[in-house]
Amino acid sequence: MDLEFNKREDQNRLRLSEINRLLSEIKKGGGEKRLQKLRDEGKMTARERIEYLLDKNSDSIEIGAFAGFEMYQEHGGCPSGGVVVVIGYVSGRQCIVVANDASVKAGAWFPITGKKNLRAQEIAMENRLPIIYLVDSAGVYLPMQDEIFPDKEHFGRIFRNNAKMSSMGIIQISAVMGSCVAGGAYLPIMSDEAMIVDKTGSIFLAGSYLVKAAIGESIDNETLGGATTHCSISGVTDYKAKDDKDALDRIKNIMKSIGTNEKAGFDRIESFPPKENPDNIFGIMPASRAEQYDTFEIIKCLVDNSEYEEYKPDYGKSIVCATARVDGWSVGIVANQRKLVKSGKGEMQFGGVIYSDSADKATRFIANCNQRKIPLIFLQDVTGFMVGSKSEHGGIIKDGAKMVNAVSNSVVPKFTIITGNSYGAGNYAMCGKAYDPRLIVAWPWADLAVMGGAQAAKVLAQIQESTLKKQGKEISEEEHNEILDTISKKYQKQTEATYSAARLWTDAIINPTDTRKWISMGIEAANNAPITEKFNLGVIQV
Ligand SMILES: CC(C)=CC(=O)SCCNC(=O)CCNC(=O)[C@H](O)C(C)(C)COP(=O)(O)OP(=O)(O)OC[C@H]1O[C@@H](n2cnc3c(N)ncnc32)[C@H](O)[C@@H]1OP(=O)(O)O
Repeated sequence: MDLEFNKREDQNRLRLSEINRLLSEIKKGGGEKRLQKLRDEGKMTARERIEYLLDKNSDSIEIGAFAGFEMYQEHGGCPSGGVVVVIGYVSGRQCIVVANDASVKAGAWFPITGKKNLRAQEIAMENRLPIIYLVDSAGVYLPMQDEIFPDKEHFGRIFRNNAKMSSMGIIQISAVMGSCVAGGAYLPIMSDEAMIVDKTGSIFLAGSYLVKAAIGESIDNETLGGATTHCSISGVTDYKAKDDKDALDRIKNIMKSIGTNEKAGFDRIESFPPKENPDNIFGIMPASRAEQYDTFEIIKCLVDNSEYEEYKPDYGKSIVCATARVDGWSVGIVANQRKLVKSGKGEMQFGGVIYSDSADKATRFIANCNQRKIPLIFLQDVTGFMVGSKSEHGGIIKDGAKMVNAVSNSVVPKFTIITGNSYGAGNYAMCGKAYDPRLIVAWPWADLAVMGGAQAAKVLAQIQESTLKKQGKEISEEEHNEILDTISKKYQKQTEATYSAARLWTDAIINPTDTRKWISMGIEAANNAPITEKFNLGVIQV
């Protein structure tokens, strides 16, 4: 390995260890004192519950660990959005687990908590995955009720989804393992089966204080809505569990008995590790997002035996299209080529930029994968579509539109890995969050924004200067530099992988060596949902 490789490796590993450091802080939830308070009450913490529930030594992937990162600071923060979501295996069955973290404001729902719960339900619906809710929540976070209560994508949508999922035949199991107040009371009870933990679990529309205030009745919370009340008097819950472990054991038993559904039928053969060591990704990826590298080197670290079949290798080279296998699954890869390439016409094309010929090729490849029922993997390292008169006159907009059309109308599952840049309309064409990837993850050094900070600063400075000129004012060099500096700094922060993950624009920031696991578990989940829609491109922009 050369000196440059080692330098890159050091820098990239540093980025990963910073992400891991942040993650270990995030996983402390509301802090050690609050976690201990839960244990003192005889409860397990959200993460302990999930660990106990999932099969030992089985794979799992966490969705939205960074949700809420550096948000709501004035409210004390909301680590992981106050809810832990994991895709894993219970009694050998793949499922998604949603556990409120009562160490964060008693599990109350911040706006990001709502978004994350909806994402978990979306994953369950798209993949027909059983969903398990471990409920311990104070309901809406009252100081922010206007941002979580009434809108279409707010709290109410959860119960609507509970009902829709039930009618779709998606298994929903709940355990009430703490407070379950007000609106939150419907979630477990709209599941197929609900158990409640004796003494620590409670469900009511209004707690004892509100009951006293509203109707003058004096009653304690346990008599009002504890386990005995709901298992013996109201019939709201189905089983009384003696403690958290007992409730989780019951869920394991339920999961043992469920039957299997019709599969989508994605092709899978024996899995082989890549011949190129995935650890090499750290030395291949440049430390700066502006530097070039050969995307094939990355693909070789991700696919079985490091083998792939390239589609149209001599055409539209700024996008690589190839079929390959990941953990035995047949996949179609659409990746931005990050090195300078020569087009068939002999012109040089920048790495990471989408040109008309590459958009055209990718569209056709995506259609082929749909035709053959092959899941699509997008490896995003894209700065955008080619700009300038030559490109515009060549019809880049219609070729880009064609690709967006194919991505949007794909009926095979799509998975997006942001390996480097994710800028502008390139994010859209390469299956950004708005294009329904079943899972979308970023490598630690990924950058995501409408454009780079330096470019945005220059554009905005020009706009401001021209406005001032119209008013007959001149802008000094000092003012000009100040504008550039302020905007660049703001963009730099907003571009970081943690910023997008905090807002759930991505599902996770992952160690690149876990990419194969994410893709494989993602396709296994997707295989539960037969493809019922026909692939139809509609009016295509020829
Ligand atoms: C969706 C619909 C239709 C309606 C709703 O959801 S309305 C929400 C109604 N919810 C409530 O009225 C619950 C209020 N909370 C409680 O009754 C209790 O907190 C509890 C029984 C859920 C848990 O009690 P516990 O002793 O375990 O915890 P606390 O010390 O009381 O709370 C810890 C921490 O969280 C803050 N907190 C609790 N609930 C909420 C909430 N709903 N909104 C905002 N903040 C909440 C509580 O103030 C405390 O904060 P600090 O640690 O900063 O003091």
